[in-house]
Amino acid sequence: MGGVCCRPTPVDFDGEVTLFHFVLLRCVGKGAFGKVRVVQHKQTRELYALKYINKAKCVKMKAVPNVVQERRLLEEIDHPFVVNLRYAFQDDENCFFVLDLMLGGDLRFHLERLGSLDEEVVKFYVAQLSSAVQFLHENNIMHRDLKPDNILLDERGNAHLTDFNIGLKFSERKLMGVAGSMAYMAPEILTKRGYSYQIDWWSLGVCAYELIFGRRPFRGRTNNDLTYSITKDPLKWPEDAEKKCSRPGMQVLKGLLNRDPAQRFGCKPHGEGFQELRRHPWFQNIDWDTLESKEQTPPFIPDGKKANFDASHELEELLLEDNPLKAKTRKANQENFSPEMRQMEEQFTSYDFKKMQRRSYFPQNAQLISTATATSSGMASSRPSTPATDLRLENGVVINGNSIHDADIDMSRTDRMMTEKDYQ
Ligand SMILES: Nc1ncnc2c1ncn2[C@@H]1O[C@H](COP(=O)(O)OP(=O)(O)OP(=O)(O)O)[C@@H](O)[C@H]1O
Repeated sequence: MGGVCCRPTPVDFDGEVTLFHFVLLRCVGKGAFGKVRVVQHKQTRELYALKYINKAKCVKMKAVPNVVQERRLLEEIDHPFVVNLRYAFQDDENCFFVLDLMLGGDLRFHLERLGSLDEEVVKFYVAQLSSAVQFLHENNIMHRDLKPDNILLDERGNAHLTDFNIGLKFSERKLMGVAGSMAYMAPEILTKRGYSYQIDWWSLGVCAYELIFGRRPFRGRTNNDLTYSITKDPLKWPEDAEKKCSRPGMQVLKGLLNRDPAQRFGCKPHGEGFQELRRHPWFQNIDWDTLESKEQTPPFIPDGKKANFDASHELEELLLEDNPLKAKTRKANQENFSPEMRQMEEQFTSYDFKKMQRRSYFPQNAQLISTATATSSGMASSRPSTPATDLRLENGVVINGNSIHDADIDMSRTDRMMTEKDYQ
């Protein structure tokens, strides 16, 4: 009798993906709404990163549209230098993103430990990340939050862009909403004259400068000081700059940190900017043809024996978490849902990369975007029957069949990203 309660719940791998499909392993990170931990798929034995977001907290912080937007954007993306989505699902408490696992830690972690990184290492990351940024822009996706915290290394040392929480589909029309982490924001965001995809190239320039020199190019003690510095201060080099960076390297940094988006490196339309960047003498020793297939040996290999993340997350989970993550069968009674909870329920749809083709939720590229791992038979029932379902944003804008390109998200929530650290 007593044995019945201990019998493991049988797992239906043919059904929709749930937390029961995974073995929960160690905690590796903490985000604004939830945690990140290593998981293993019980059937394939593959390891992944599970990012889970508490739904109640998300509703309280008015972040439902961002989470839905991130889920939708991630389905469109599949690139060697992006932390790609593999599965998505929800239970009564959490929304789950199952992502490529990056065991090498984030670049903020390494920067804090090393003080600065070797120019050759940074060049390698800039090459990989430019390829990711170019891919996103070709697909009309702006990241808007490129910073060392959002660049993760795999165990071999390849750089990957993550966190599409404030990512956005863009069109010809310029955006006005102030979003991102202030220290990495392009001047055109702060001057509120309207901006577009070029802002990601600026942020890449700030990251590269910070990684090479161990300090940011523009600084200020207050928001106003930082805004002034980003929009007006001439670009200065540290006194020992020549010891840390070659002349071609400085040319690329200067090119990325050009205040004029039209002149900025990487920004010429139709991929011309990216081609120009690839041809720059700084990248002479980068073999662009084999870069994306990850055939090259990265110049910095993270220490595989040590944890490349803050181990306090794990301790916190063990000692302080009063509601540890556990797979539970759903019993949601949708009648009592608030509109936000219902929105999350309906729009954070399941995704399984083994069974489904990636496709766009956004009208201008609603066609299937990748057939790499898909089998046509496995479409899950939770997938909406039309490519774009309405997504109501905080500012009341409804993203539907026509308006996504023109919509900007009210980023009032994103001041959480402008932490003290960002002003220094
Ligand atoms: N795919 C991954 N593989 C390994 N570790 C990861 C992965 N994704 C995130 N992490 C770790 O977990 C930490 C928190 O990630 P998460 O994306 O939740 O935080 P965040 O940047 O605050 O996100 P958000 O802004 O969405 O709250 C990261 O700093 C990183 O160290």
